[in-house]
Amino acid sequence: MADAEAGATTLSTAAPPQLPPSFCAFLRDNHIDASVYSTSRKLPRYVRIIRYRQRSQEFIDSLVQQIQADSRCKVTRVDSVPGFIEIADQAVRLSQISAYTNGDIVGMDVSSGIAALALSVEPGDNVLDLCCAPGAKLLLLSDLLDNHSAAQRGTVTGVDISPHRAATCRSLVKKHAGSDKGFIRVFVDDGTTFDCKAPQHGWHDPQATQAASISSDTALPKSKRQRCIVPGQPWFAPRLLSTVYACSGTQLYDRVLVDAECTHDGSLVHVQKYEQWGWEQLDAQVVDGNKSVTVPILQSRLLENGWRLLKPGGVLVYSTCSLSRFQNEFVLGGFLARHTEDEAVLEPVPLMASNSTESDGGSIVTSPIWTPVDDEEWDRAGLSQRRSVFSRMRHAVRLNPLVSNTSGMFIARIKKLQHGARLEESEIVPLALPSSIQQQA
Ligand SMILES: C[S@@+](CC[C@H](N)C(=O)[O-])C[C@H]1O[C@@H](n2cnc3c(N)ncnc32)[C@H](O)[C@@H]1O
Repeated sequence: MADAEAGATTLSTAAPPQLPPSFCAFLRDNHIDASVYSTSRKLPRYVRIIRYRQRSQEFIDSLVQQIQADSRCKVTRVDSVPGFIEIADQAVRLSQISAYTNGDIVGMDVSSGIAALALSVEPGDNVLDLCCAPGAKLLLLSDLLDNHSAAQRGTVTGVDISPHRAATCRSLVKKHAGSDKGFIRVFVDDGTTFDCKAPQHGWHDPQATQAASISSDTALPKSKRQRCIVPGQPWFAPRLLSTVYACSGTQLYDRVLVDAECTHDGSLVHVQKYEQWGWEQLDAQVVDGNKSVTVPILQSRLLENGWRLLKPGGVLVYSTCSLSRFQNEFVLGGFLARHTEDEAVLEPVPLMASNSTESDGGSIVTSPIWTPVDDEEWDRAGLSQRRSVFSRMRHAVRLNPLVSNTSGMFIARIKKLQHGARLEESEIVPLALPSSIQQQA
């Protein structure tokens, strides 16, 4: 692993005064432009139309008018990202909008929408969402399959390690997914080791049903048994049942989303909330526990396991809502260093046209990935031998709030050409970690 020094020369350290010193130090270590936090209050609020593809133009036009009337500010559709609406004033509460209370829209930043839509899910796909909770992207992915007959629909499998967050995801699915939710399942499990394959013949395949009835017959406590498969309902597999379901699928997934656990520093509105919640809680999320090191390692393992569960010819999207190069380019770089061009190739992120750096009037403006600016920086970062890996990354995009007018996000779309060799856990590491923090580790 290289010893990457932050190339502080190009970095703005003009953090808004309210940010605590520990967080500013994290920003410096992670090479994040602190001035981004001065934009947080200017960002709009975005919402997504539930089951957008099934809605008529008339319905959508009247929805926009209704949201405008309820929010009393400018409301527009996001032309380049289907199903998304921009509400100019971020302070608008969703609870004051009838379309939200009626269940026609959900709150979702357009950057998250771009990440989920980057999978290009098609009817019939078996989709895996390896860090699924609280479920905004899983719900969107489910919507993409929902207007097809059960035989053609495909399936969505969500996994999250946090039981209470997975339960929130399940509630979201129950509330908003269409009438037949039986093609969606949510596991409480560790995404770095999760091993349940997709069902062979759609959701109600005999093997899967048999596995479910086995789990009903076991001597599990009643509370656990009640959570077994109910036709037409989302599956919910607490950790105890995951091993039972493990035998229920036989094939690899067509699409895998690794919206990895991260330090959420790119979610500016979220960071801003700590002003009320207390900055010490932000430390717990971002700084404590040596997260600058542990999180990129976790992300590398999630990415690797998602890749293992993807079929050749399939597509994986790796995304984070962090702006740290250690959680983005260096995790992706470590992955590309382990997988040759014969196995893994990055593709352009859909909806982002030519990774535009200037708005053409309706599209979201993206920023290029981080790369060393000159020979000196390549050397200082210890990455001179890795130039080819960085050149393979050029289709990945950053959404930098300073120019995208969205929350911060990193998105890479990777096509799997073939399986590679099996890897030891010790090999699954990012390209580099913050050197100062490495010394403390
Ligand atoms: C960025 S959030 C995912 C957001 C989600 N994709 C959405 O759109 O609502 C990351 C999630 O990863 C989960 N997580 C953390 N470590 C994990 C692990 N080892 N396996 C699976 N999930 C994990 C966290 O509980 C958290 O819910």
